Amino acid sequence: MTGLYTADQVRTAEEPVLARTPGGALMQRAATGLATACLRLVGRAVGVRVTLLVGAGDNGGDALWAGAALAGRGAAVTALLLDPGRAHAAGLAALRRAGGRVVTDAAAAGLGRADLVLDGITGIGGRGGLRPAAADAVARAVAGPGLLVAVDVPSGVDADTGAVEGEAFPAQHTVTFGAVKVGLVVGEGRGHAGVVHLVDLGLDLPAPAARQLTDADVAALLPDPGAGDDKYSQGVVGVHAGSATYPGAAVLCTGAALRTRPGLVRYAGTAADGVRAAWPEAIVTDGRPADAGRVQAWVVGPGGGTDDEARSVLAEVLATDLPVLVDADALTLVSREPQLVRDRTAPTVLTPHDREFTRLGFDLGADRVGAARAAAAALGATVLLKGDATVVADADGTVFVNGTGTPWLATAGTGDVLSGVVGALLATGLPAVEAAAAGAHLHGRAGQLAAAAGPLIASDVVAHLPAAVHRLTDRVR
Ligand SMILES: NC(=O)C1=CN([C@@H]2O[C@H](COP(=O)(O)OP(=O)(O)OC[C@H]3O[C@@H](n4cnc5c(N)ncnc54)[C@H](OP(=O)(O)O)[C@@H]3O)[C@@H](O)[C@H]2O)[C@@H](O)CC1
Ligand SMILES: Nc1ncnc2c1ncn2[C@@H]1O[C@H](COP(=O)(O)OP(=O)(O)O)[C@@H](O)[C@H]1O
Ligand SMILES: [K+]
Repeated sequence: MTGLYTADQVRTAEEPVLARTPGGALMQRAATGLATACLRLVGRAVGVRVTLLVGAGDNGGDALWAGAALAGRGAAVTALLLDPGRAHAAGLAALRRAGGRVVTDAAAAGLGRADLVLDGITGIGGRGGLRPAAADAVARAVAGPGLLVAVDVPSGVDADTGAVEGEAFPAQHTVTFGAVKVGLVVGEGRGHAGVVHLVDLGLDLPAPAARQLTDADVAALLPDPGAGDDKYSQGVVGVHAGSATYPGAAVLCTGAALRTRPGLVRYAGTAADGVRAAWPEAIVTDGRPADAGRVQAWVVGPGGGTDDEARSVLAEVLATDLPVLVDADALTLVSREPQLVRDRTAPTVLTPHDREFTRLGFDLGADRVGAARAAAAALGATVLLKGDATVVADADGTVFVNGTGTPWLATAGTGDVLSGVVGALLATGLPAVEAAAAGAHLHGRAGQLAAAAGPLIASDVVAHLPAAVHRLTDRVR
């Protein structure tokens, strides 16, 4: 599990270390880790052309000290000072001692032929988009050939939310200090951070603001069946989705549930013929949920319509004391009658994309974690807000940010697949927030595997779910 932290949490954790270590020691740890990461990325130091973009704060100090270390190893280092009077004095002196060049004119900073560019403009102290001089330097860096490495946080990205208001540094790698900041993995920040590398500063960190699951975490939540298991014991999921005219959502959702946890899946609804034809393993009825037989969790909504019959099915399912995943058309129904969810005591997982989220009556600004958390608290439910970094928030404030997936998942029907995956995990008895977070992780991995073979369609994601489960542990089952 990777903990995700806010800038304030990191500053607070730094205080006792700053108090008990000699001045500048923490920055030395950060800069040494940064220089080491850069050496690993470019492979050598001798002859490598490095340009440092240096702002007025300690983020610039990190860049200057790391630049000094690289210059000491034989790199040709140029520092571009964006606020010359306020550059970190000790870092600047160290760079000069190591033979680095210092310039104040972006045109003279060698960005057109740099091998490596270090963005030390702003870190956790940055506010808003980049100011004009910084934005100009970043544009020159982007136009040049250098590997773009952000120091702590890509400048222009809000470390807490991932919001980008204006220009920001589009890093290929971010070397971050002490803890991974929330804004590096969510919203526009995720796209600007590239690959995130963590330098351990030995901080005593509090409970994280949010979390990200690893493959190993998800594998631990999905134990293999044992000798004592039967088809019922791994959890039976019920699916109510699709329609006779549009059976696709039902077929995808049922298939995803089967491919995630193959014990038993029951389908109830008017797409029964289509589901029977596609998945002979499913137990199918064309009746209502109550006719389906016993289940441990329900998925309701994908392709199910919003008419009176759909409303009555949703109310029937939500009136049970079982975990229920509510998606797609059923979210529209919930937006009209939120008390259907608020009144429940059993867990409910809502899986909106952005438009469905706003239809539910919640504001969606650039702070996706904050928005999902507010919606979950207001509805007393688990909210899975889809996107390139899906956010899962629980009513108690627990948040997971998903780290898997691919933009190729932006294709029709992949949301129906996600519902089936999460529904199957809910039926195993996992807490709703864990089922949702693990389901998003698994769905993303299946998407990545499918995309490796070329542009994917939703059925490909279903087909790759077993391999995704298998790959979580890399063990042969
Ligand atoms: N504490 C420690 O010991 C350690 C700290 N560490 C490092 O310190 C970093 C935090 O340093 P920090 O607090 O000095 O703030 P920082 O991120 O450099 O930014 C502030 C400067 O940016 C400027 N600025 C703001 N917005 C801007 C914009 N949009 N566009 C352009 N400029 C903008 C702002 O200008 P001002 O508003 O003052 O005019 C101010 O000068 C942290 O991320 C980590 O790298 C590590 O070494 C570990 C040990
Ligand atoms: N740009 C993207 N990058 C990664 N994943 C994406 C992207 N766009 C969408 N997705 C994922 O694809 C799925 C789409 O779901 P949804 O919008 O409900 O589709 P549908 O309603 O067609 O089934 C979600 O899991 C979402 O997180
Ligand atoms: K930076």
